[in-house]
Amino acid sequence: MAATRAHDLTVTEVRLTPVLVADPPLLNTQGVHQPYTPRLIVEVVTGGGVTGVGETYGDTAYLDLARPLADALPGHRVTDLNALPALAARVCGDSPDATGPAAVDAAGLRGVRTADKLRRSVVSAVEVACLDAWGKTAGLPVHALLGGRVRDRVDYSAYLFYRWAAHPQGRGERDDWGAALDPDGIVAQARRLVDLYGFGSFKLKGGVLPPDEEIAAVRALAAAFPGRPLRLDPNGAWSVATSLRVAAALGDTLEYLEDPASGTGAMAEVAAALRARGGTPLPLATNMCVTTFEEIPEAFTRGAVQVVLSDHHYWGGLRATCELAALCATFGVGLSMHSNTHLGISLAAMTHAAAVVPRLDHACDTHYPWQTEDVLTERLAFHGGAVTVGDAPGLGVTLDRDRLAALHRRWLDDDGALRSRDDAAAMRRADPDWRVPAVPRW
Ligand SMILES: O=C([O-])C(=O)C[C@H](O)[C@@H](O)C(=O)[O-]
Ligand SMILES: [Mg+2]
Repeated sequence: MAATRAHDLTVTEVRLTPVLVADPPLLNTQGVHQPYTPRLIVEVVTGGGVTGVGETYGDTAYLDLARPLADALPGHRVTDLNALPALAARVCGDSPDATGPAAVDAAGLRGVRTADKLRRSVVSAVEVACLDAWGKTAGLPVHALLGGRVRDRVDYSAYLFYRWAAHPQGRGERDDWGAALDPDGIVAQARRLVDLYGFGSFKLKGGVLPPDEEIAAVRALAAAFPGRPLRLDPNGAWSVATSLRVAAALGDTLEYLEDPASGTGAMAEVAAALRARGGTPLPLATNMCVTTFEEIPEAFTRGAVQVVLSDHHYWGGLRATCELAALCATFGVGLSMHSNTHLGISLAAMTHAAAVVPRLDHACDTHYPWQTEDVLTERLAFHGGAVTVGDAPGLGVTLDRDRLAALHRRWLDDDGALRSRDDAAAMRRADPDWRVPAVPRW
């Protein structure tokens, strides 16, 4: 009887804990990161007394969708994963923030913002928490529940940002990274990330400075780290003509160019012009114009992208990421992984997903080195730029309740200004006239 109860996989309780996490003043084309960014921690408790954890975007719109799903989940089993999307569609309703299929996320550079996509981001955290609880109950790692790992370590790349030394008006936490606003600053940042974590490849977040300055930074990286894979991502800030000019300048230096122009149409134009140049065209990657299954047919049939940067939050979870991987393989499109500001629960989830997809063509992105705070008892470690795929039950992470409570307290104490990420508002602290630049910016 006791053994049966211990294996009871019925959900008895779901806890949602929004937190605010310290974030450095990292620059992107829309502005600068806020001093604290919202994340949502989801805990699913089973009848067997096991708790599984998940993490997703924590902006108010996501939280509003997560609450009804959390209320509806008790009574379901953590193994009922195929039923989650339909349950979410039934109970969550549409977020007031998702204003239709054409609405674009103004804050997080996350591509189109539809009600379905926001729901998927919430479902992803619930799915991960269910898998964690199921794995802990069964004594199996999450990757085993997904069919088993095909690699023992997952490579991540160093995510380089133009940045200020401190947030405007002395807000937030201070770190000792200093400013990085030119090629020397970017190379110094890269060296420190390599020394600390052993990364073997680099991604520079672009769209911040005029393209020639970003070309110079990539060339400086190529000179400082010969032969290492490099990428540049201006988040759609360039025109087709500018994208082609940068591609000509850096064609033999980059492993791929990420979202040079905004939208599938412009990306398809860039890709077609690159093909017309002959030789091996520079691949285009995206985490902006292909972020939902609905966007795949047009982008793939037009050859607009050659690499999709999956993000299990957008796509609806770890199993949906495997479905995306199968579609990419079918169309000969490469796969890697996008990251936004996240904590260790998401890094663990990303690592389990990356461990099971048959083909993973490039080192994955991660913001994790920029996050000095976490809700885990032990941070995940990079060795040689990779996270080891562990065999501990579930995700293999342990929640630190004191840390969780402290970061939740910060969220409670906030007046609402930081509860939805707004990089343009953060930029206005330094430049009161700042508006999100119209696209194309250059
Ligand atoms: O690859 C990307 O496009 C991103 O990671 C989007 C993020 O929002 C990044 O630009 C950031 O956090 O500034
Ligand atoms: Mg990107």
